[in-house]
Amino acid sequence: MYYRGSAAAIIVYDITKEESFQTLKNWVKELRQHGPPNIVVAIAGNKCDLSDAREVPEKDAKDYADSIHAIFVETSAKNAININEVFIEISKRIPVVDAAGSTSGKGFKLGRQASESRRTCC
Ligand SMILES: Nc1nc2c(ncn2[C@@H]2O[C@H](COP(=O)(O)OP(=O)(O)OP(=O)(O)O)[C@@H](O)[C@H]2O)c(=O)[nH]1
Repeated sequence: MYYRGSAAAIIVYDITKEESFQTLKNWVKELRQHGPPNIVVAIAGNKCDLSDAREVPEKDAKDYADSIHAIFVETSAKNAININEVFIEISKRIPVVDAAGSTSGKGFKLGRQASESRRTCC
């Protein structure tokens, strides 16, 4: 219920915990099976500030991300590394809304009401 209708999902694992990377793969399967068909998936390997305790090689994660056409980035929420970049990359892949305000014909334009003189204050 959390990702129904979502345009993008960021799945985060902990680079210092191999188990979290395996769990991430289950979330990818879940999204592919039950998520919106064109959902943009980003994989974030968090805690890159703790590279001394790394259990998941960056290349393995990058190769996996490439294999499922996902964005990949290593982040540190603690040190604010690559956090903005994830959102920027996602925004580049989400379809642009055209000048008419719609990508699928489902949009609508906001405008002034026909008669402002009807407004009353109480
Ligand atoms: N060093 C480091 N610690 C982090 C980073 N991000 C989160 N943490 C720490 O990791 C711990 C878990 O962070 P949470 O935000 O609770 O993440 P979570 O996924 O809910 O983790 P769990 O509660 O263990 O499931 C906290 O102690 C955070 O301070 C990071 O980028 N670097």
